[in-house]
Amino acid sequence: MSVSVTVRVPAKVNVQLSVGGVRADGFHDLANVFLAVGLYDEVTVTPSDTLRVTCAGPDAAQVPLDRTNLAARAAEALAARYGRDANVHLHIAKDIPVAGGMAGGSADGAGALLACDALWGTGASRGELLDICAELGSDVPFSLVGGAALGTGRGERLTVLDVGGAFHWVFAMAARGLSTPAVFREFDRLGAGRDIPEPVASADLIDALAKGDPDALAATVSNDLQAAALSLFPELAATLAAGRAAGALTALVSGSGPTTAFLVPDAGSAERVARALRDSGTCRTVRTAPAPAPGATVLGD
Ligand SMILES: C[C@@](CO)(OP(=O)(O)O)[C@H](O)COP(=O)(O)OP(=O)(O)OC[C@H]1O[C@@H](n2ccc(N)nc2=O)[C@H](O)[C@@H]1O
Ligand SMILES: Nc1ncnc2c1ncn2[C@@H]1O[C@H](COP(=O)(O)OP(=O)(O)O)[C@@H](O)[C@H]1O
Repeated sequence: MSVSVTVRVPAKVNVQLSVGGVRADGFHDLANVFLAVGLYDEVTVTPSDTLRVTCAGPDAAQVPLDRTNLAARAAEALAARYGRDANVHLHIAKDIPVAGGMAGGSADGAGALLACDALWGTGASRGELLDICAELGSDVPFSLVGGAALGTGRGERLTVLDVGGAFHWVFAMAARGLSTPAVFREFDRLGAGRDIPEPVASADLIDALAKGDPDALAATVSNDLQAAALSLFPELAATLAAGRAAGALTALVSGSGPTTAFLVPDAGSAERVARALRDSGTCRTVRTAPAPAPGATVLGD
C-alpha cells in the first residue's frame, strides 16, 4: 500500500510591510505583519524512486519542477538533517497565484516540510521545523504558523499576534508576476540618498487586529514596497482605484505584488467589490478570501 500525506497551506497578505535600509547580506530588515488568508495550496507527498515534483492549477506552467522548487528544497533540507533520502513525489495543487506577493512558493515549502515530516516520522520539534523554514526563505516560517504574526529580522523571526474577528478580503491577480528581488532593488533605487528609518511595528495596527476591527485595520495598513511595485507595474494604480471606487475600506499591493488586496466590511461587500473589479477589466482574475486562516495543516488528522 502506498502511503501519502497531504498538507494544506494558506496564502498571506502583509497588512504592514515596513522596510529598512539594505543590510550587508543584501536583505532588508522588516517590520512585517503577516495575515494568513483563505486561499490554499495543497502539497501531497508520496514515497517514490526519485525526488520529483508535479503541479496542477491555473498557474502551474509558471512553477519550476526541478530542485529549485521550494517544496523539493524543503524535502531535501529535512532529509539531510535527519539522515534520510529525499526520494518522494511532491504534488502541488496550486491555487495561490505565482509570483503574486502572496507567498505561494513559501506555502509549498512549508507544506512539503510538514508533509515529509509526517511521512517520515522524524520527531522534529516545532522549533527545528521553523529553523529549516527560515533557511528556505524569509516568508516560509509564517506559512507554517498562519494566523497573524509580526516578522522581524528579514521577516523570519515571528511573534504570533491575536486576531479578534474575521477580516474579509478581495484579491485581484495581475496579468504577469513581479520578482521579489527586483521590487526590493527598486525600493533601494527610489530611496537612494534618503535616510531610511528603522522599521517598527504599528501598535495601532496590532490593536486593530486584536479587536477584529476592519475600519481600524483599514486606517493603519501600510506597505513600503507599494511605490516600488507601482513603479515597475504602473497599471496596478488602475486596479487599486477600481477597488476603492467599488467601496473597499482600503486598497493596497500585497507584499512585493503585483496582487492587489482590498479589505471590505463583510462577505456581501466582498462579492460586490469582486464583481466591480472583474467588470473593470484591470486584472486577470479576482478572488475573495476570509482571514485569518490556519497555518500548514495535515489533512485527515
Ligand atoms: C516581500 C515579502 C513580504 O512578505 O514577500 P513576497 O511579496 O515576495 O511574497 C518577503 O519579504 C519576501 O520573502 P521571500 O519571498 O521568502 O524572500 P527570500 O526568498 O527570503 O528572498 C528573496 C530576495 O528578496 C529580497 N529580500 C527578501 C526579504 C527581505 N527581508 N529583504 C530582501 O531584500 C532579497 O533580494 C532576497 O534575495
Ligand atoms: N512551489 C513553488 N511555487 C511557486 N513558485 C515557486 C515555487 N518554488 C519556487 N518558485 C519560484 O519562486 C518565484 C516566486 O514565486 P511565489 O512564491 O509564488 O511569489 P511571491 O514571492 O511573490 O510570493 C517564482 O517565480 C518561481 O520561480
